[in-house]
Amino acid sequence: MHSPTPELPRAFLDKLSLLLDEVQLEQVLNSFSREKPTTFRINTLKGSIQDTTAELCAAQFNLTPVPWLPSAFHIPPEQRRALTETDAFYQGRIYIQNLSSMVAPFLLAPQPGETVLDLAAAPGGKTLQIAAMMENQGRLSAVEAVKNRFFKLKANLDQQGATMVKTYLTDGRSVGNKCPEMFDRVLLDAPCSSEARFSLLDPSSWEHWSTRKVSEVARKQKRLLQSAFTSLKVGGVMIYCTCSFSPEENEHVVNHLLKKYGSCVSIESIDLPFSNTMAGITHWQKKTYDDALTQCRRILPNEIMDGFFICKLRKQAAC
Ligand SMILES: C[S@@+](CC[C@H](N)C(=O)[O-])C[C@H]1O[C@@H](n2cnc3c(N)ncnc32)[C@H](O)[C@@H]1O
Repeated sequence: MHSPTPELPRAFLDKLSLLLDEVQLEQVLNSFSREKPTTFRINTLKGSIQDTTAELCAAQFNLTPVPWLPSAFHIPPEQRRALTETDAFYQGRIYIQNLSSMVAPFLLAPQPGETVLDLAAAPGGKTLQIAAMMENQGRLSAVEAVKNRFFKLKANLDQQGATMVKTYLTDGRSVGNKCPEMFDRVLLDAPCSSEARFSLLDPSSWEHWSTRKVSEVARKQKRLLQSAFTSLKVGGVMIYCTCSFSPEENEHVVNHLLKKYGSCVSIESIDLPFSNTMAGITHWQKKTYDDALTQCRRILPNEIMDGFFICKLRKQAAC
């Protein structure tokens, strides 16, 4: 039996218990009340991994490396505050970011010299990771529609030395038609209900949630995904991800794209280097989705990672 969580909306808990088995449900509900270690990435645009880890170890931080991402580390939660007071933090040589957020750029695998789009970019954690992977070489466009978030994005890019990034304050839904088949790789880290970030320590994280909000944001996600797909070159790769558990924001959105573009789009299999995952579903509340949706993955939150949904798509032909 999982521990009672009466504060969370009943409709949310009901949906979650339809989606997950007992063990997974307990794990997810526990994650909402747990303080996680702080994960961060060393910004290789501003310093080497070796130098920055040596500096942090000398300052008595207990760094644990992330085996599948050489630039990522975590420290115990009680050291978080001290980390935000280091020179490395002020000088933009590290970036604090949940480990699940680092998975999307890792799977997108951008290369130096390519043309890449981040369609919903602020505050820029994933844009920065992509710029570092591209070694500031090539073209990286970052789009954000909300003004104050756009300026936060720009400030983060400046501070972290991501000089290659061109920023655009505009609605991502219009980008596909303005820039058709322009990008080798596209990331859509879509605006979502943020269910996987609920924290019982912070009621504001869930107090605006409703099934109506989920439906509203799902409509926007469909249009953003379509725009992202239109902007992708033939043969190009795209990552769609959210920090929501809801199938309405995940499988349903991707299924809509598959139905619209048929054989022009395919879902690629994903090899994740950790086991707290679950395959995408093909049935949800009287709806049936394409079998290919089983290639998507949910990252189930655990003692270190937040929850996430992730899908890798390829444009197979012009359409
Ligand atoms: C999940 S957050 C992105 C987080 C970011 N990728 C990161 O790693 O730091 C989604 C972002 O999409 C923005 N957004 C919402 N509607 C949008 C739209 N129509 N076009 C572009 N961005 C939008 C939100 O303001 C928000 O900053």
